[in-house]
Amino acid sequence: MRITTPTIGGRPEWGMEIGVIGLGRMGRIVADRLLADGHSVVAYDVDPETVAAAAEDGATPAESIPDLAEQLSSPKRIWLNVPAGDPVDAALEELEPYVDSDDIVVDGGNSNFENSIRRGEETDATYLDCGTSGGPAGAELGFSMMIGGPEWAYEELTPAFDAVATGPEGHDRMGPSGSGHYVKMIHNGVEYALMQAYGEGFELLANGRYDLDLEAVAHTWNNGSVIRSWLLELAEEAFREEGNDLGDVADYVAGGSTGTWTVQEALEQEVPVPLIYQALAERFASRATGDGKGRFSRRLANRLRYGFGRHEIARK
Ligand SMILES: NC(=O)C1=CN([C@@H]2O[C@H](COP(=O)(O)OP(=O)(O)OC[C@H]3O[C@@H](n4cnc5c(N)ncnc54)[C@H](O)[C@@H]3O)[C@@H](O)[C@H]2O)C=CC1
Ligand SMILES: O=C(CO)[C@H](O)[C@H](O)COP(=O)(O)O
Repeated sequence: MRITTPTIGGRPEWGMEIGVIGLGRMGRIVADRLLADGHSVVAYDVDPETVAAAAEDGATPAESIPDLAEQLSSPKRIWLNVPAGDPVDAALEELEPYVDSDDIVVDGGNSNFENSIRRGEETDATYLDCGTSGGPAGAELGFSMMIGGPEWAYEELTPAFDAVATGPEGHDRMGPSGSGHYVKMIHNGVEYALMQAYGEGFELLANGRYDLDLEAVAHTWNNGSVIRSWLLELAEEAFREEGNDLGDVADYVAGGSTGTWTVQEALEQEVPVPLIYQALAERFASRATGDGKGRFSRRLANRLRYGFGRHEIARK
């Protein structure tokens, strides 16, 4: 799909010019949805193939972060979609000579909220932490986005958030710096617990007294039941694609950082979160045993992470 933005002297006729750094599963969707809404995008990733692919679809390629910053006119608007942790600090360090407080940097990844507060204080740019939910399915539907940081910057970028989210209802400013990633961290804790609950129910059904078609159970539940949801639709898809016994999907659940931070925060705030903790503990236990046979609930969680995030499925 090539998107042609109407231009006046090389600049978009309307819309913003945004630098997108990190063009993986999430960043590519950010870039494509901005382009489709008439914004212009300067795109960079450490992997040149992803930059070439984004350029095919209408983005202006950059060879490095300094090159991206130099191609953007001021005030600059830059959206990071790199893995949480060191890559965010590395990108910010490279941007630092090119930004000041009129410029806005958005971190769309799953960063720890305390790191986001620190980064907001350290960078010369104005910083927005943007918790993003929806995964690769967001290419079609748009994302749900939870944003923290200065109000003026959130308002300034609202047209871009409208384009990348499901629409104006798909994003909101949660509060000051850090609050966007804080809300997304707890969203992920809830995600772990929901997967655990579905997993336990299907494990009991799989080992229970009737010989059930689990795809059919999930399908029936997804039609009007109290527990219908997107995760349950993904469970239905998992049984359809892997078989009712989940085939060779292993009892090994990867990931865990956002759930760990949720539990740490709950301990600090003295709020009991036994379901979220139990779901996290099940993940750790899956890695400790690692015999690949193990519990049905953990095998379903492994397969659901592929469904919502295209995270690699561990197989036996
Ligand atoms: N996959 C998912 O469903 C979701 C992911 N997230 C978060 O979004 C962020 C990005 O995730 P994905 O797109 O899934 O990861 P990904 O691994 O698919 O893409 C990351 C991209 O960043 C590039 N990259 C790494 N370091 C870089 C650097 N220093 N400069 C430029 N590019 C760099 C990589 O080459 C890669 O193309 C992560 O923080 C992730 O936790 C958030 C919500 C959902
Ligand atoms: O944020 C997400 C979904 O909302 C990502 O898919 C994240 O990777 C999920 O967390 P984990 O990797 O710990 O399962």
